[in-house]
Amino acid sequence: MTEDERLVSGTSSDQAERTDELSLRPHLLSEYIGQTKLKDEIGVYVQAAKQREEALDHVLLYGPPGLGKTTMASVIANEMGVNIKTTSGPAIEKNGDLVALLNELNPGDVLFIDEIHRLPKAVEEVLYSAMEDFFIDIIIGQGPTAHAVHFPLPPFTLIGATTKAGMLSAPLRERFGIVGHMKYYSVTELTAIVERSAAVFNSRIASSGAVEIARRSRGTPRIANRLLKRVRDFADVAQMDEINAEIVDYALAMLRVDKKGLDETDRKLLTTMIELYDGGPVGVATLAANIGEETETIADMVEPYLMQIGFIKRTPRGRVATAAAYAHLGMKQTNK
Ligand SMILES: Nc1ncnc2c1ncn2[C@@H]1O[C@H](COP(=O)(O)OP(=O)(O)OP(=O)(O)O)[C@@H](O)[C@H]1O
Repeated sequence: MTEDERLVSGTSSDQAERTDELSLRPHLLSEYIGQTKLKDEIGVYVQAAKQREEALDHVLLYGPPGLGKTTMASVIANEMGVNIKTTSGPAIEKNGDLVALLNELNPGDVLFIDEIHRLPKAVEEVLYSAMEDFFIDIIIGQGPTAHAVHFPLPPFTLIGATTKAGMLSAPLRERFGIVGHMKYYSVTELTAIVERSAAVFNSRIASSGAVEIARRSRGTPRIANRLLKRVRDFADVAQMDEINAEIVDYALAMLRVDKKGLDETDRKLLTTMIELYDGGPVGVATLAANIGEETETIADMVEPYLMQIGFIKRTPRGRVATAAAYAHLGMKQTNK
C-alpha cells in the first residue's frame, strides 16, 4: 500500500504513530468514549473484583482493528490499579516465553495478548491451566529423563484481543469469563474523540471540522486520529488558527479520502468488482490478486467497513457490490 492508502486502511506500524497513540489514550473508563454497553459492564466487574480483592476475570475483546482494544486493556488495568504487561500471539513462540511473562506478574496484574488467535497451539494449551487454576506444568528434557515441572502462578487477568474471534479454539474462548465485542463508533462518538485528541494536541477545532473528520473515519478512532493529524498539518501551513470543515474538505481531497471515508484501495476494490466482474459474485482472493493486495488485508481491513456501510454483500458464491456502491462511484448498474 502507498502512504496515502495506508492513511485509512493500515494498522499503526510506525514509531511516531505509536507514540502519539500513547499520548492520546484515555486512562479511565470515564474518559473512554463510546462502546457504552461494554464499558458499563466492565465497570461493574471491575468494582466487584476490587471489592472482593480478587483479580478481574479474564477478558476477551474482539472486533476490527483500531477500535480501541489495546486502549480498553490499559484502561482496565488502570481502573484495577494493577500493572499491565503487553505482548502479542506471534511473539510468544515457546512455552518458556509464556512462563517468563507470567513469572513477572504480581498478584492481580494484567497480561495483555494482542492477536491472541495467532498463539502457537502448544502455548495455547499451556495457557489453559494458567488461566483456570493459576499454574503451569511444563515438561523439561526428553525421553526417559523428561519430567514435569510445576510452576504455581499469582492470580492474574489475561486480556486477549483479536480481530478474528472465529479463529480462537473453543477451549480457549470458553476460558474467558468476560467477552466484549467492540463495535464501529458513531459519528457523534468519533466527533467527541476528535475533539478530545485536538485538545491533547493543543489544536483548536470548530465542531463542523470535528464532525467532518468523524464522518470520514470509517467508524474507527485510530483513523479519526490519523486524519486529524494530517488535517492539522494543512491548517498549520495555511496559518489557520482553527480547523474548520473547509480545511478538512480540502486536506482530505488532497489525501484522496472521499466523503464516505473511502480511500484508493476501497475504490479500486469496488471498481474492480464492477468493471471486471459485473458487480460479482467474486471471491475475495481473486479480488485481492487483481488489485495487488494480500487477501488478509482485504478481508481484515478493507472489506469489513464496506460491508458495514452496505457497499458489499457477502454471498455463498462470493462478494457482491450493492446498488449503494454503484451510486457512490457514479457508475451505472447493468446487472440488476
Ligand atoms: N474509545 C476511545 N476514546 C478515545 N480514543 C480512543 C478510543 N478508542 C481508541 N482510541 C484511540 O484510537 C487509537 C487506536 O486504539 P487502539 O490501539 O486501542 O486500537 P486497537 O483496537 O487495539 O487496534 P489494534 O488491534 O489494531 O492494535 C489510540 O490512539 C487510542 O487513543
